[in-house]
Amino acid sequence: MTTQELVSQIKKKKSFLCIGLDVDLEKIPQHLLEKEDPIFEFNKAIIDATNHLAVAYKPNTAFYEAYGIKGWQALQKTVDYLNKNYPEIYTIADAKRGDIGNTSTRYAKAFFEDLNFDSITVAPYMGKDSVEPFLAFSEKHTILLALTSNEGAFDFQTKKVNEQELYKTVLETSKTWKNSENLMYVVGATKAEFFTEIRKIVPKSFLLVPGVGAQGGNLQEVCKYGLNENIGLLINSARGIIYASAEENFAETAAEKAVELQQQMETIIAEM
Ligand SMILES: O=C(O)c1cc(=O)[nH]c(=O)n1[C@@H]1O[C@H](COP(=O)(O)O)[C@@H](O)[C@H]1O
Repeated sequence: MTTQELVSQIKKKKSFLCIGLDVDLEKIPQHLLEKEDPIFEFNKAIIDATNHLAVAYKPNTAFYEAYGIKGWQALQKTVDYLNKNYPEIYTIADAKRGDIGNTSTRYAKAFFEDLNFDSITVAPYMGKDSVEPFLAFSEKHTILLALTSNEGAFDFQTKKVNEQELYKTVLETSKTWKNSENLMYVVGATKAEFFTEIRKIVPKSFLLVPGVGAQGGNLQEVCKYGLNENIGLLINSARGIIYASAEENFAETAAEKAVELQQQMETIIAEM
């Protein structure tokens, strides 16, 4: 999907919500465990109930890999279901990959060609030749970890190397890579005070912002400093939406949580 198609969808739905599909069999409604593929049934119900409120879905692959072959099949079925039934929806494989070039090419093929995701999260630590194989795919986005939502972000990302914080070097250097127009960046919602600095370096890029909901990030704060003329933000919430209820009506309750965020987004867009 092109960036322009994503922007059009955001404007149409008045939403820049991304729902995290991080499925844990211990947290989903227990009646689903009787089904042949409980992970997929859970995702399908959440997607059917929330697709008009969200512009993107982000399964984190760890939650699927943890269940072996069945988990991987459920991931494939989920992305196929989205692509077939809701082709306007933007899909993100949260896989945090990145390796020597030769290996990154295989990761890129796995997620962009075989699974047919629109984008993948990638770690910048191994540098240019580990990221460019992902960038080589047109109409696909590579979402580079810039400043993550967790406490450990302060271990390396905010440390100065040659008098500049490492996350800033990641942003600046990545702009020089081939096909860098295919980049987006991860910035945690828990780091709202950093958005002004980040926007100075990447004013036009889309930022994937996890950490609203269960991790305590604040939507209004993030938007105050992070919005650009194309919105430029995808706000992700997983647990805060998908596990709002473990009762039979879990999908409706998830939709109620999604509406709360979407309505706040609609207000923010109207005030721009
Ligand atoms: O790349 C990510 O999406 C990500 C980056 C980051 O800095 N922090 C972060 O929480 N995430 C992911 O975003 C999701 C957050 O889920 P909730 O905290 O349940 O909303 C998880 O899948 C995390 O792995």
